[in-house]
Amino acid sequence: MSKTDSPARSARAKALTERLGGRPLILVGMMGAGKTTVGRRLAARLGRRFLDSDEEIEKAAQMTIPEIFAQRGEPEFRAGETRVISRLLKENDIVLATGGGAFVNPETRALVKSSAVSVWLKADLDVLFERVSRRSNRPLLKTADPKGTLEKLIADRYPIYAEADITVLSRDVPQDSVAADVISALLHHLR
Ligand SMILES: Nc1ncnc2c1ncn2[C@@H]1O[C@H](COP(=O)(O)OP(=O)(O)OP(=O)(O)O)[C@@H](O)[C@H]1O
Ligand SMILES: O=C(O)C1=C[C@@H](O)[C@@H](O)[C@H](O)C1
Ligand SMILES: [Mg+2]
Repeated sequence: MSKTDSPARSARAKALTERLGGRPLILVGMMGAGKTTVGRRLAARLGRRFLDSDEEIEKAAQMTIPEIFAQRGEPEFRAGETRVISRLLKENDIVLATGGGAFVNPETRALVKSSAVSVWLKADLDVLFERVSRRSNRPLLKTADPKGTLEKLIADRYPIYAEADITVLSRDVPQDSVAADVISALLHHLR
């Protein structure tokens, strides 16, 4: 039996499911932190449905995020993001990965705080930069100095992400191991 499906592990998932009582689990943090990839693994471990606000926005708008930014502008993207997240937060038993700017919006943050349990996936600049450099689908980083832009976003946003219920480090270890860290931290938080 693999480490992932050990009985002890599933007992932990079951205990967490009971303590959450259906409340949505929300992952917040910077682009590249692993919200989407770790979120999927977390949902699989907990037997929950996985949703991603970026994907839901793209579905609703029938456009990619870079297209929304280019054709409609960031304010309209943010308004759509708040609408989509408030709709998704009505669902029970979900793991929701949010876009990097979602929790920074005061309206979205208030909604998350009132109806979900939030997890900040925290990573440092070098880890984030290496990860986001693999793809060019982040409109906010299309600047002359993307690393400097990322650094500034980190400085502005980290105090806000710190308002999440718990913080888990997203290191360069297997994503499943980060998902296990999230479960441990949540069990401790909801003990
Ligand atoms: N623990 C990890 N170790 C190595 N690579 C990772 C890890 N977690 C995520 N990654 C990689 O980092 C990249 C970004 O991850 P992901 O798309 O999940 O981030 P995100 O937080 O959802 O970002 P965004 O806010 O832009 O949607 C992906 O290529 C993913 O495979
Ligand atoms: O950090 C951000 O503001 C963003 C992160 C992505 O997930 C997308 O939501 C979009 O590219 C904006
Ligand atoms: Mg994502």
